[in-house]
Amino acid sequence: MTSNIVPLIDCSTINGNFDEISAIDLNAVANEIGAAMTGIGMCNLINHGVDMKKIETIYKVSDKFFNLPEEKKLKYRCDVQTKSIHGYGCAGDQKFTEATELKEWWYVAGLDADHECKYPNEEIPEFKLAFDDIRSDLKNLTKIFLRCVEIYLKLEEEFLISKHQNLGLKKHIEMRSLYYYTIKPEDKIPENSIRLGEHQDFGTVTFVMQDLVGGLEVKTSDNKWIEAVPVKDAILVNSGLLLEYWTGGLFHAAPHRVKKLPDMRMNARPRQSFVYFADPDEGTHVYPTLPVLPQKKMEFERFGNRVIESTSFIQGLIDASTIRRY
Ligand SMILES: O=C(O)CCC(=O)C(=O)O
Ligand SMILES: [Fe+2]
Repeated sequence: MTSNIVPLIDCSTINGNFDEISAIDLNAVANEIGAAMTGIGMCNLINHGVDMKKIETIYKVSDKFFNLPEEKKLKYRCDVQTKSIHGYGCAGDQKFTEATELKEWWYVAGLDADHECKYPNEEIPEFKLAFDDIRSDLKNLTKIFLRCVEIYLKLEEEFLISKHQNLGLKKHIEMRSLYYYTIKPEDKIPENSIRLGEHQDFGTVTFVMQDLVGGLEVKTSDNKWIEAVPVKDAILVNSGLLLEYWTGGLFHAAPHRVKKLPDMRMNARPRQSFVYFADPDEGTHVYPTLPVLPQKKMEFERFGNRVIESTSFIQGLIDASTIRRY
């Protein structure tokens, strides 16, 4: 078995309803989470309380969607020009680097009134429900995680949680289902292509659920790419750039990517992942609440060491990775 560089953290003592978890149990896990996130910048949570059968259902409905004929999928293509990224995206719609990204996805973003019409209800009646069903589990885990960050960094209780009251109720992304489709040996794929280009996540925290196919890699502080080996039923946690800035650089936003698997036979089955993004409420002002780490000072200069408004910051990063096709 390949060893996994991403620390594994057992959450069985803290996996219930957030309001009923004991402070002692939270303290113990907060130390483990803090150590992992201030180190490599990722951890794998197991026994986290999120119902993985619901994730299986998301994979199933997604698989049905991504196997629809192209013209059907294109009916739901996201319309970046209206600043809503909700819906279907195909290869070329998003680029984090110069390489073409061989992936498709469905973003759930900006929960607003006209959303009902933006799901493939006609083709897959159970599609929207599958995403709606997972929301409360992931919101509960978000609160647990944020509380652990508050404890680890000795921040005032609710400092972060109070700024995440409206998870998902905003213009930007809430979650996405990714589909890394089959590549056959005879398929002509651009020389300069990857599954998902190197990037850091944008907001507070990301939860990644991946199937067992593999390919996700994390960049270490000495610029080496190491595989984040899939762990059955685990949730991989990533700090976003906002959390990194908020914590003076302590919670490291680890660069990551999904590579093409080295052997073509390994690309003969699709890879699926499901990602949940927790971001601050619109209008949240983010600034370093702890002394900025010396090695982050230069990097943070791009923010001018000033207060950032969370939603416009995230929207800017979304635009930068998706706007190029227009
Ligand atoms: O597909 C994956 O495993 C990673 C996805 C990811 O990094 C993202 O959507 O931001
Ligand atoms: Fe990511």
